[in-house]
Amino acid sequence: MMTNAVFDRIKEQIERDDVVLYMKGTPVFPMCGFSAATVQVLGQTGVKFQSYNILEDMELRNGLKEFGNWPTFPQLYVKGELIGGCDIVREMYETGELEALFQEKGVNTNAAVA
Ligand SMILES: N[C@@H](CCC(=O)N[C@@H](CS)C(=O)NCC(=O)O)C(=O)O
Repeated sequence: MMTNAVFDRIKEQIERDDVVLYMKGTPVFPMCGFSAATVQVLGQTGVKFQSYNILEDMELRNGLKEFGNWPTFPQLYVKGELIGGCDIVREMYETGELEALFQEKGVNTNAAVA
């Protein structure tokens, strides 16, 4: 059973940083191709993002699936809102929607990876 504690933790995390990536591994050492591809796309946009390695935190891993009703990783949150996983992020980047979203939400795209 999922406790409210993990939901509270997720809410704090997605409110603390404008762009949050829940992934397998870290941006420097991704542990899955989908996470690696998403890090690469975010890097291309120049956006500053916070990441959390869900492989090190089973409670967070399970909590996120329920919180966002999204069963896989990576999961990208922008300003507290779930955008999607690797396929969606990649597609949005290709169509220009991702950068448009960052602009619309006032997210800084001139910074190095956090
Ligand atoms: N189509 C997905 C691919 C991601 C995916 O299939 N992730 C799997 C394997 S890495 C996953 O997170 N499974 C659930 C888990 O490992 O907890 C996307 O666009 O993000």
